[in-house]
Amino acid sequence: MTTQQQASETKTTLETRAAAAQEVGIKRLFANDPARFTDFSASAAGLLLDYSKTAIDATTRAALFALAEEAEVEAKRDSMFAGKRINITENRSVLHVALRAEPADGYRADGDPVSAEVMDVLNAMANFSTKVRNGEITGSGGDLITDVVNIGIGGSDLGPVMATLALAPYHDGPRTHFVSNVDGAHLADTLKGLEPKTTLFIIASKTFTTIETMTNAETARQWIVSALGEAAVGDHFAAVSTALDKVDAFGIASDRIFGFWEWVGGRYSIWSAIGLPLMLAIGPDNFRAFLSGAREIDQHFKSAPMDQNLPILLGLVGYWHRAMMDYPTRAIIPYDQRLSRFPAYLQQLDMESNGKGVGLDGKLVPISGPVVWGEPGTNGQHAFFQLIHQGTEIIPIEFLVGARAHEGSGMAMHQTLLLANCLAQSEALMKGRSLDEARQQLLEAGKSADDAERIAPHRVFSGNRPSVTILYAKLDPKTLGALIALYEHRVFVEAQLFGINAFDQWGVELGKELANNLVPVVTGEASADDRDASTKGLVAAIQSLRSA
Ligand SMILES: O=P(O)(O)OC[C@H]1O[C@H](O)[C@H](O)[C@@H](O)[C@@H]1O
Repeated sequence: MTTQQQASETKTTLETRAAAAQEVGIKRLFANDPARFTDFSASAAGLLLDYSKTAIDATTRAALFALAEEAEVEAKRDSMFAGKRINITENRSVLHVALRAEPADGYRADGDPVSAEVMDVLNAMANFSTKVRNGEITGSGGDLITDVVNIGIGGSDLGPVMATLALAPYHDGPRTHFVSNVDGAHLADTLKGLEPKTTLFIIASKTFTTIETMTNAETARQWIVSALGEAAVGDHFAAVSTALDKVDAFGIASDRIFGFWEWVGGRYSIWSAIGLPLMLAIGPDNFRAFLSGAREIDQHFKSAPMDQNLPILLGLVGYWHRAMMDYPTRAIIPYDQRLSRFPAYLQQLDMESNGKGVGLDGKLVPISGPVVWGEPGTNGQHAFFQLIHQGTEIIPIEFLVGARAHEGSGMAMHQTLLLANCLAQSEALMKGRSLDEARQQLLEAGKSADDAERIAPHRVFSGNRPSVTILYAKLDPKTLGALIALYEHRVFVEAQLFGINAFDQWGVELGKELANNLVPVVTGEASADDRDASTKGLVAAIQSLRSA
């Protein structure tokens, strides 16, 4: 059979299975296979992935593996790990895995070993963090640094925000704050209650040109200068960037500049010096544990056979739901409050990687990544789970939950209720409630036959709604590292199946270009006459409101 014939057969099989899945549903799969949980789950690096509550059966899974073979997922994975320039539109390697590697892993960017420089930066971060945390490095007046303010946006913000919150139980350093929006409210509200003499700013920007970050950095600089004088700037700033020349121009001392490399994408950079605020909060040892969890997933992704390979399995599940079942979104629902910013983090990781319309061949692609959204459980149950259970749109859910809490036995009931609710939601989505069951329940509650008949249809749950559950022991640094790396590689797998480049982000450019042109229009220095009628009308309305 030729490659084309094989691909065509795989496509036909998957389409047939998708049609059957609409009919057969998920419930029936459990009835037919009592061992379904064992057959459709896999574990690695302390993570258990249960994908049995999806409509994927053995035939479908075999076809998905065939699809992965045809898309050369494993070969392309090996190219990424080998430092090949797979980011073809920016002609760059993609080597965020090198940031959490051990020297023996021997990663090379375009043939050049990278381990030494990675270790140098990691050690410089550890040295700096230790001295800030123990008071050897102080503010300009000798005061202990009690508050760190990270100024960055996108990949220079979302990862540190998410990870710092996720690892709150491990904080034993300065308090951390994050400013990202150019809206003055963000910096103003953050600085309220902070003391210039005990505050350290980290200016985090891969390019050191992002207007939000540079505007916030300049205002922060003025805040320090007006309180402590120009000479104090050096003691109250550090910087993280690849653009070391631009940082130098800002006036930050070289021993407070932590670099990273072009082969690290912004949304893949939490492992780099972008993670400095996290290291300041939890210390170098916990940060290294965080890195080790990610490395464990890297080693697993590189070597595990497809049917045990968590990133490949999760990628295939995602592709099945998006491309074959035609579900436009997926919801990330952590039953872990400290992962409350994980959905937002994954929005950038997933949607900025796979939200593309053009493939590697420069031609339009029929489909690409889903809309990613989510909020923690149990809160979601009191907000949008109505639609998830009874709406006309099917939304695959990805539950994340830890078996153990950080809180002691005095709060054991909290974790019990959290776990019970997480399990109940995925069971309810799968099993649903039939019309007969709804009617019977109403009769048993004392409703009249007429009322039961009238109300029952409103209380039916279709069931057969897919979810996966990722279970871990406890949300510690190693587990968080593994979880993030799992999702990074899942995005990679889906990108190969969509046939797109996951590592550029040209789609963020047009808005920025237009914004720069509109600045003088908003200030009134330039006319809006050549803009479209809507923009013109809005500018006029803004100006009249601003002058009221
Ligand atoms: O870190 P910076 O260079 O300031 O970039 C911050 C963000 O800017 C853009 O929005 C890019 O699309 C993001 O990928 C990046 O994380």
